[in-house]
Amino acid sequence: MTLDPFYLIVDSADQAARLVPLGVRLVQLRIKDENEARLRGEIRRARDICEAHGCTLVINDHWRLAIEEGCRFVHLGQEDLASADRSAIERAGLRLGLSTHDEEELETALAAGPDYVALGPIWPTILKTMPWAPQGLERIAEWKKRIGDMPLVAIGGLNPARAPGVFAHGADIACVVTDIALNADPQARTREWIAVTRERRERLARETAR
Ligand SMILES: Cc1ncc(COP(=O)(O)OP(=O)(O)O)c(N)n1
Ligand SMILES: Cc1nc(C(=O)O)sc1CCOP(=O)(O)O
Ligand SMILES: [Mg+2]
Repeated sequence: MTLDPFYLIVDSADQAARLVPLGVRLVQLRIKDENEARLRGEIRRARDICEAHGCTLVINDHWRLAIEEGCRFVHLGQEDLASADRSAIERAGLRLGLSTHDEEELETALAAGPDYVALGPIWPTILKTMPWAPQGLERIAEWKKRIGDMPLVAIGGLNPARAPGVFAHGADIACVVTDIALNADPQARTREWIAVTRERRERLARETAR
């Protein structure tokens, strides 16, 4: 499975419904603090939207619901990973993305055999408070050397102007939340992201076709 260079995080199926049809090919549903029934409903709807538009859906945190609802990809942080039933995830054939913020977390992540590794925050982020200082671009190059061919996701404070820099330093995928979620026109901004990642998308498609 080739993962798109533009990775959008949304906090609702409604937001997925507005943005995925624009041409988003990789989206994460990240919902915090919701009861199980509503979460399940959101996951089902996001799954159906993504299936209809050829978009890979990644469920953040809620791996049990992801399995129950027939989703194929989850993203877990280090604490999520520590408390997850890894064999249940493997039995279900779920693909796995993992967060990393320092060397020790990278070791833990690589030992789990993920489908991608995320590094963040590259720049300061306003989405949530984190104990890590911004990693900076050089850290991306360091991570890429360590993980080789495995896709590397850069996250934290990204915007279209910063995307070329993260790719130039070795990231395969640029992941974004607030630059789109808080934009006055999220649809126009999503189109900008698709445009700024087009060249990489087209190159990947050519390589896959070979
Ligand atoms: C692509 C990507 N990278 C990192 C995260 C953060 O995951 P985590 O550390 O578990 O924090 P929460 O997002 O669950 O608050 C992510 N979700 N996606
Ligand atoms: C959810 C999340 N995880 C991060 C990490 O470093 O693991 S940074 C982050 C927030 C990314 O949001 P924005 O694009 O708005 O900065
Ligand atoms: Mg998490």
